[in-house]
Amino acid sequence: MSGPSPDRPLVFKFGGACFITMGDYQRVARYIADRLPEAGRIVVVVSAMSGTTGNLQNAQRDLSARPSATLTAALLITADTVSSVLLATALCEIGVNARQIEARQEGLTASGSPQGARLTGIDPAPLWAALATCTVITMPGGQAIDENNAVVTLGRNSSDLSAVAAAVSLNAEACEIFSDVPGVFTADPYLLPEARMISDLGYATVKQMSLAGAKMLHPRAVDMAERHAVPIICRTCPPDATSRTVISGTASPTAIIADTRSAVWAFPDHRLLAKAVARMAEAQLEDPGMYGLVLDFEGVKHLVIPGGDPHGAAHRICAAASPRTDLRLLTTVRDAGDPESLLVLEGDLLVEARRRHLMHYPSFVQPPGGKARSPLSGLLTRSVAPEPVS
Ligand SMILES: Nc1ncnc2c1ncn2[C@@H]1O[C@H](COP(=O)(O)OP(=O)(O)O)[C@@H](O)[C@H]1O
Ligand SMILES: N[C@@H](CC(=O)OP(=O)(O)O)C(=O)O
Repeated sequence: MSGPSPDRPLVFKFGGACFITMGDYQRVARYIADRLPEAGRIVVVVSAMSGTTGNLQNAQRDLSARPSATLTAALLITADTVSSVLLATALCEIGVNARQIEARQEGLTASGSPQGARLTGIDPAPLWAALATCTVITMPGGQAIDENNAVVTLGRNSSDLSAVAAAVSLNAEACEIFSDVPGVFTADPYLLPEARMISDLGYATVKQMSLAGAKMLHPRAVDMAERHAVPIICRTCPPDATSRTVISGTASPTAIIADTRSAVWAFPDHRLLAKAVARMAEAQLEDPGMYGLVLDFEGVKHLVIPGGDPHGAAHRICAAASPRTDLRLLTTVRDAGDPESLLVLEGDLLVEARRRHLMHYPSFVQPPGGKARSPLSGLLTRSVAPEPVS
């Protein structure tokens, strides 16, 4: 291990999957404290507890089918902010000189839709100023300031983007992203337990995986990391953060992405499809997270939104088409060439994904356990009994 280098702080991001119970904030805090001697300074991007952002969004939709983007952003940012305050609290409690900062102190600027704004600038000065006063900064992920000085979100799951932006801003050696998987696998290990962990992976491949609906990394975060040659290190939530995938360079193993969340509409009328595609392109100017592709299924063209349509924008654009909730996107990201994407019936998705995975990776690997959601994810929307902390 090299000696402390205060000029190159470590940059960590803890995803929502790392925060299931209050004890997890203590575990993460202890891990951060243990790593502090490596650099003397750590910037930690923090996501909302698993499930919280979705719960807030559902609660708001109980009041309004189409809340404004401004109100949605104002609500959703609270979840990551709460989480970053809780982590700073846990750090201070064990004697770390930690400080929580808000979006206005992160140095990130953005424009476009307040619920999915485009990152336009990174100013390192505020982060360095904050680091001059403490050894660990916790900051809510997925937030920036727009031209009206309002706090906006960079879209769902965009904490990864904040983390890479912080790493770029501080000239960090790498951006370490912690979640509920030990690294990136050849398929989502919760869906295909036989998936294999990949130790080295190129930026282009992981970006194709994200664009095909694999949730583990935000595609714009991968883009930015590639442009600035910042390696992303994916590892599992503490305390077992030993194994990892390093994303850098160009290694491109085959991966299978079974997108259980994809949203699909059938467009038998080609003119309606052309209009919808044009409106998608316009919407993308405002919200870069709006991404869709056109695929055939049984001779009919379909518009597909990988990863689903959390804010309902594609539902509005496709209002004149027939939703196909029984179809899902299945993608093979390969060594060379474009990914191969097709639509399959939902009931066949896992069987077909497994068949394709087996063609590339014949042997069986031990499955991980089930995925967890925080019982505290309702903290902001309903009262919960305090949980004893171990
Ligand atoms: N190929 C893959 N390798 C690893 N994880 C994957 C893959 N595809 C999808 N995932 C999913 O990504 C999830 C982690 O991303 P995410 O849910 O955004 O976590 P976090 O909330 O910690 O950011 C895992 O729980 C897993 O289900
Ligand atoms: N509030 C964001 C936070 C985020 O990016 O979450 P995660 O890192 O857990 O995907 C969201 O869920 O949209």
